[in-house]
Amino acid sequence: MMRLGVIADDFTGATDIASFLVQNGMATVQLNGVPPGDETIDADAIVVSLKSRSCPAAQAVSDSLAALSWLQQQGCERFYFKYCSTFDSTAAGNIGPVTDALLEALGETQTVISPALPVNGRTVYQGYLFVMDQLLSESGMRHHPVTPMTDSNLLRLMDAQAQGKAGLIASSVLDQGADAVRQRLGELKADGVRYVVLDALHEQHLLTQGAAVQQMKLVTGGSGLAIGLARQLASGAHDKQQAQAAGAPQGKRAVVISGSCSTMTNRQVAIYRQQAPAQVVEVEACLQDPQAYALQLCDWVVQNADGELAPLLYATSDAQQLQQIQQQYGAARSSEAVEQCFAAVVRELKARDFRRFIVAGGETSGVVAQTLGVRAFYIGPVISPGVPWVRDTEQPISLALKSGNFGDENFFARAQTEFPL
Ligand SMILES: Nc1ncnc2c1ncn2[C@@H]1O[C@H](COP(=O)(O)OP(=O)(O)OP(=O)(O)O)[C@@H](O)[C@H]1O
Ligand SMILES: O=C(O)[C@@H](O)C(=O)CO
Repeated sequence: MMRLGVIADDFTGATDIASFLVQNGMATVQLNGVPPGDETIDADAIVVSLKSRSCPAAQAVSDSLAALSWLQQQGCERFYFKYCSTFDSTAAGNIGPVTDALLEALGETQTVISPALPVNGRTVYQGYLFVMDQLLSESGMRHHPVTPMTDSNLLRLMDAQAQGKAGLIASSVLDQGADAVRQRLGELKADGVRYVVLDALHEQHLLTQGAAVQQMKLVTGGSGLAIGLARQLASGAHDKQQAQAAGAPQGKRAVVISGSCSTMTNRQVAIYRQQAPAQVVEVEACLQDPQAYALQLCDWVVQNADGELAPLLYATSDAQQLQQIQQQYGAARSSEAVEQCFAAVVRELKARDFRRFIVAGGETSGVVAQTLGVRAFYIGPVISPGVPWVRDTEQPISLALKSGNFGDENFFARAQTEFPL
């Protein structure tokens, strides 16, 4: 069986794809960054999560190449560059430069671009990316604090970020099945097309994509293509229930941390505030006396941790508030201050025996997992599509790491009530 190596550009994105791989029959282990040693991982798929979505492009490239080379040493022969289903990227990259570097390192001249995840409302039609019924550039993503997306055309986005030529395989070809897609890939390759954007309107298109690209050394996309690819690569020998059991949540004391400003997280926070104790995290206080403020927030969490639902700390703001904050303190400075505050808070909460962390936002999740010293985890049962519970392989810590736009409105409460101790 072909071993799959996944390089994910953020934390919740990595957990998202790992969850779909497990659900579709591949035993999967997720690692936080490239491990320093040469331990051998026993799994059908290995997902390495990086923090390479919004860092400078050169760093994203070198981190991704280091992950590739480590995955090759692990015996992986197929590779998947996982980015966001909303194609989150800065003006200078990083999806284009990383894709180019991986192609070159693998000696390949073509790959696919497939961010679609229809179960979560991300579809691609004629190369345009939609979030539910809106174009990406007209969705809440246009106000993202770090990677605002103001263009929805994936071919144009690749043209702007990458070195080579972009082309399209439209949904009408996907409707004809995997052979038709494979043939079109060949024609586009002959025309020198390096990045082939794949339309997908529903899950059958993802299954067709998986069948058409199973021989490609490198594919790129959101987690949707992983459904199709895992169905092709999975051995079938692996017990899905058993694999998920290893990641079932444990640990009594829980906290909810929300650093995402997405439209969905704003709604989830608004609902949860009515159900559980909630405390806003003020940017100004984070900047003024970070250590003292973090301790104050921890004390509040501890005082409110004995109810039915875990206390919530949130920096989540709507687009208007966020714009105001960013004008006042600077976008990078304010988001860094919030991340550092959450880091200090979870460090202290771990010392005070908190064992379950429910976190909203990819960057925020990366910071939390890093601070908790989580190096690898088992993928557990699914709370919402793309968001499983996961459990540290070494410490008794459980995490639910939610991508900004994922989950239903009642996600924070469901993550607890549907998985009681
Ligand atoms: N009130 C705020 N003011 C300024 N920055 C904030 C505020 N709240 C959150 N942030 C920052 O915004 C960023 C949000 O990114 P994060 O990746 O955590 O969420 P997201 O982008 O919605 O999630 P995902 O990447 O999974 O889609 C973080 O760097 C966070 O620190
Ligand atoms: O693909 C997605 O939407 C998510 O897995 C993600 O990457 C958000 O950070």
